[in-house]
Amino acid sequence: MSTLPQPDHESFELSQLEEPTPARLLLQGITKKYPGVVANDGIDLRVERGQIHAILGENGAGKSTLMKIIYGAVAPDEGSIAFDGAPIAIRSPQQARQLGIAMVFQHFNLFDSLTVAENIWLGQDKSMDREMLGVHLDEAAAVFGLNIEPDRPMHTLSVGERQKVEILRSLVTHPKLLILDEPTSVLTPQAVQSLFQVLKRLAQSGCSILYISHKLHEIRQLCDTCTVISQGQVRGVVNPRQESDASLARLMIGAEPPATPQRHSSPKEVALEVNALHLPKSHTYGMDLHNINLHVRAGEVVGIAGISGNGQNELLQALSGEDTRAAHEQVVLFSQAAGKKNTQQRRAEFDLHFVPEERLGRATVPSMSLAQNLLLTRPLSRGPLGWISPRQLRDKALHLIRTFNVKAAGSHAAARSLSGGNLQKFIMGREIDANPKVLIVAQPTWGVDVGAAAQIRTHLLQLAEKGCAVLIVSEEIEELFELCDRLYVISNGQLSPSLPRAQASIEKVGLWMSGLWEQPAVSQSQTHPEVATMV
Ligand SMILES: Nc1ncnc2c1ncn2[C@@H]1O[C@H](COP(=O)(O)OP(=O)(O)OP(=O)(O)O)[C@@H](O)[C@H]1O
Repeated sequence: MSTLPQPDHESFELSQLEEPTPARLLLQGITKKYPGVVANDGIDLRVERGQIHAILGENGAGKSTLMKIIYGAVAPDEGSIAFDGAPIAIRSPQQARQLGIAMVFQHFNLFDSLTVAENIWLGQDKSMDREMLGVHLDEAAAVFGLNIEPDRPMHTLSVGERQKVEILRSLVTHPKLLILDEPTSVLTPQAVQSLFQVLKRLAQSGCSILYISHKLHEIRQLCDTCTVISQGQVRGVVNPRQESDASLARLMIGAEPPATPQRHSSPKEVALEVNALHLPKSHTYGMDLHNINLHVRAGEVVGIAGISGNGQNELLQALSGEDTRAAHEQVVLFSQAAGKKNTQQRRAEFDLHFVPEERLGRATVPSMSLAQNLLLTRPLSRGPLGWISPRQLRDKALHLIRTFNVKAAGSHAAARSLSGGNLQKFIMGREIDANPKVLIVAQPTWGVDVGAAAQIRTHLLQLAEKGCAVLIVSEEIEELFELCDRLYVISNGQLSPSLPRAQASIEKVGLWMSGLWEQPAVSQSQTHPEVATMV
């Protein structure tokens, strides 16, 4: 017997009869409870044909859960769904796809060992053969302006490129309802604009779009209706173009996000230095690094801007110690050669902490609890026989949950049970709380709501005030501008000269992202050009 609630045919039929054109999607009273949390609490939602409808809400508000219910990946405890006027219980993603519903998930669902084309084919109705898929793929790639080789193995792709594969996978199905759960979190501004053009064209052809994002300017640019959710309940349905950031934030988090504090930078000794680093790519689709020179001083926040896939992964691996192929003196930490030291040694000897861009699988073990996930990077003290105290782990996890406002059932909650933004807050909290001397972060505010993003930025600036050297790799230029004292730009495996924030503009950084920077004049301040400004 089905455990799903049965749709209430009578009330749906009555309400639909009154409508000349039924809604594409109508949800009534959707409720989903997990142990200790009501993720959706009686949600009503109406999406018209050809409408681009935003879903906005704080981290853990219940947005992804609701989308998974529509896609048949999660069964609701209560409530009913009507699609194109017909009441229906969507019991599986396969059934959803047959109805014409496609979904781009926040956490990628891709197989690392398969190619791009194989991954896309796996998600399709098997009546579409590989050849047809190739044609659709080329079509969609051309429309979207994606140039990802279909034969590339997934593990060679950056997160930005993976995001594009997820989007492409949905577009090839020509859906009637397309659900996008934070699709632009790791796309460049240019890729976002191409995506928006595609989405607007799709909507004009009658496809309805449900669009989840924390980026208010994107919602305003793309959507004319926005349902705001908080703590599993609908707080309002508004036209986002008629709302200010402050009024949307008030609906969503009950307050306006704090402004990022002003900081007076007082950089000290060089903490991290990379000298003439050349590294050949480690796999066919990687990027060779050419003559990379960079440095970050204690107390400084330095950013690396660039379109993903231009060598960021390779550079981050060489800096964090995941890749130890560099010569010893090519990576220097506090004046000591460290290129051959691995991640653990760099953490233990130099207090270097690293937040990679993949939250699940690399920054955390999805099946392990939050408390256990602390052990990945935090050397919590052990007893005389080497035992780790579960109480100490639990207390530390609870401390992070409280300090960083992580919405989780407790320290025992598995990492994969957290909403995307809450997991990001936990990971950032784990590394910031370690009080590192060097912190290297990829995409620090990926998927977090406006309030949490402001909180994370404030913590990063406070760390720098305490003397930490902070290096941020991000595709979000605005974020880099807000946080950083200096910027580098990475393009095609090469790093630009250092650019003080005061001399940076969006246009200049955009130009540099294509590799078009002027070569600096050779001078005594060649490796540390800002020294001249400091003295
Ligand atoms: N499989 C699960 N097991 C236990 N709890 C879960 C599970 N999935 C979601 N939750 C909980 O349900 C709540 C809503 O999560 P959901 O992922 O829907 O939030 P969200 O609004 O999408 O957040 P974010 O903006 O961070 O992605 C959270 O408290 C989350 O921890």
